[in-house]
Amino acid sequence: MLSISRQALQRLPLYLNYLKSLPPGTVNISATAIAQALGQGDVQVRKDLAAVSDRGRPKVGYDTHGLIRDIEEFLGYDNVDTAVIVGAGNLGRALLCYDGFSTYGLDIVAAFDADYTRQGVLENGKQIFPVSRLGELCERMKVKIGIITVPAAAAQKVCDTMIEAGVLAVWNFSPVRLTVPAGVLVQDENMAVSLAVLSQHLAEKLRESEEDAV
Ligand SMILES: NC(=O)c1ccc[n+]([C@@H]2O[C@H](COP(=O)([O-])OP(=O)(O)OC[C@H]3O[C@@H](n4cnc5c(N)ncnc54)[C@H](O)[C@@H]3O)[C@@H](O)[C@H]2O)c1
Repeated sequence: MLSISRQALQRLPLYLNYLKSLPPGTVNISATAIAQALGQGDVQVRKDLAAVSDRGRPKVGYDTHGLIRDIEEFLGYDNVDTAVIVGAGNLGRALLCYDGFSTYGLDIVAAFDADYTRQGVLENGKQIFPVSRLGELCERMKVKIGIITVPAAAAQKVCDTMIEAGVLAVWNFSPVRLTVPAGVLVQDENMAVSLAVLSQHLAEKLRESEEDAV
């Protein structure tokens, strides 16, 4: 297997979604067909798939189910990673209540919050603990992924506590650039970035239609 770039890694879930949406009788699929369906470059898709699967056969393509398995294995969807959330407010609770993460091999085992009125057990059985127990429970449950959904001012301290307790990857929803030691990965999630692209597109289209009207 070849090494894979971050961009290629981000494209793999798109391929996987497409492959899973194919009719059940689709025994084989070519990289070209995937590229066309997703509006991607043929060469790029071919290279991405070759990095994660050696099932490609000339003129036949890939065995569809085998390719799905190889991509899932590469992405780690076949073994479950446990995670915790800190900040059980609007966003934290929404993530905690979302069942779909299990498809991606992510199990959010618990949440933590500083506000005692937010603590307790949700309808789906997930528990929200006092944040004072964050370090102890992360260590005990050997949690390696931490999800941060606290206000900006609290994010760095929460991150430090997670890392002290053994967390190696942080999914950060707060609008803060976190400082972490080498070996810890921070993945920032920012809806503002996507919104900026949407509103830029909208502004352009409106400008064009105004110019056409003149
Ligand atoms: N990434 C995105 O696109 C995106 C979208 C929406 C919100 N956000 C961010 O997510 C965060 C949460 O937003 P929200 O709307 O859910 O806010 P919220 O106020 O509803 O929830 C925040 C929760 O964090 C808790 N909290 C505060 N300090 C804490 C601490 N030190 N330890 C533990 N818990 C603590 C609060 O008690 C509260 O329950 C904010 O930083 C917000 O900017 C990001």
